[in-house]
Amino acid sequence: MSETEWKLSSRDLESLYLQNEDTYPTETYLLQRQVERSILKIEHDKLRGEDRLNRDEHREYLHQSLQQLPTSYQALDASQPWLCYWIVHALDLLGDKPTEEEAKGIVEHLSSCQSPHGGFGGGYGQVAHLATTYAAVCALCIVGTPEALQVIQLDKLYNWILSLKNEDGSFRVTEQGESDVRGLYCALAVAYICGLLTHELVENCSTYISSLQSFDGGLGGEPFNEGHGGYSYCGFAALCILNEYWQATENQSVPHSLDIKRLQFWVINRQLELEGGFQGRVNKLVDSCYSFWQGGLIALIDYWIRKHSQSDQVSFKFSGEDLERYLLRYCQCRGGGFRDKPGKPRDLYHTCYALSGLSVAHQNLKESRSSLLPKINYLVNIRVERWEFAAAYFGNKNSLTS
Ligand SMILES: CC(C)=CCC/C(C)=C/CC/C(C)=C/COP(=O)(O)OP(=O)(O)O
Ligand SMILES: [Zn+2]
Repeated sequence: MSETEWKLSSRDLESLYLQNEDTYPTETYLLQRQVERSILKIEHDKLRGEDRLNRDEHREYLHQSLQQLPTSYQALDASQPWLCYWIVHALDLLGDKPTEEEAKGIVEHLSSCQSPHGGFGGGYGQVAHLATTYAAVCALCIVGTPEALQVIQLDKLYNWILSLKNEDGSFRVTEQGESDVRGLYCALAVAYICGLLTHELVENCSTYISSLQSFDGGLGGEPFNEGHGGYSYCGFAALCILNEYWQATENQSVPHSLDIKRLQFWVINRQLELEGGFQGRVNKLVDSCYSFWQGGLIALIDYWIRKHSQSDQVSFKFSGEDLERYLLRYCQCRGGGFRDKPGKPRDLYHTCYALSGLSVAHQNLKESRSSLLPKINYLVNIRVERWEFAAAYFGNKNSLTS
């Protein structure tokens, strides 16, 4: 029996319901039991290989995906720049890159996603969106050639981003779209990479970010929402970008009212002991993508605290070993790619963020690892070298790389 067939039967589910008659078991509770059984099964049947990164298999999976995507990706048609970014960033972390022909195809395709009014959309003339713009700009920086970087029309990009800004410091993701911290983060991350940060663009942003802190200590997507890893990463990374801008222009830290110690307490408690990976929010399931959203957030908080206390001590407050185990033992798929959790199929999003999380874990591990991955600029999730090249190309002086 394969590990994915180790599902709870309807009889198992029924008995779980009966055992929990007084406290009706939620779907999340049942799914968690399912994951625990999968993990026991992997351990019991020694279904796992060594906890080693199977670089070649991942590379093959990624190159294959560049050539021909499985039909299951049709639903992501509006996210083509994301697909490009997930693939090229994952390859970059593995020390590989697209072939010349693949790179040419990516640059041409992303160029066709650029709106004549600035920003990038999903492809085929779809309206520009801040998230696909972030993905396209990052992917072009990772390809890293001057031909790739010159695709970005900076003046139009700046005016378009500014046109999406709301008075309270948040950003709409499209002209008619919703406003949440993803919009704000993508706007600032793109402006940070391209050297387009201005006073007008950053005004009120830190007040909006501060308004996102939930009673649990994490940041929600909008004011009064529960804390969530994806949004907490976006909010704090954006605050760090603002801080870079303030340091460079005002020679002081960005004013804000976030309780960073409470955010740190919240995020370090999102790593669960049994699996070793991170959950996105309280009482939800561990998922490999939070290895980056939560792991990267911990790294950024650590740098913030170090910087503000003038200490050189790096001490990411999570277990890099446990995280590495979750990713390599339970989420790494045979034939390449990573999955969200045992029992799920591999996909490109989780492959990108599992590898990004593994890079964060490796920065936290003292002893050397055979699978050591290169370091990321945690503010934008591209390799430090790619950031430096782009920053130099765009003449951006506000650089933070470590
Ligand atoms: C740069 C950028 C655009 C970043 C996006 C950040 C990000 C991952 C946000 C999370 C979105 C969200 C509501 C997930 C909850 O899904 P769920 O309820 O299925 O998952 P959960 O149970 O793990 O909370
Ligand atoms: Zn996920």
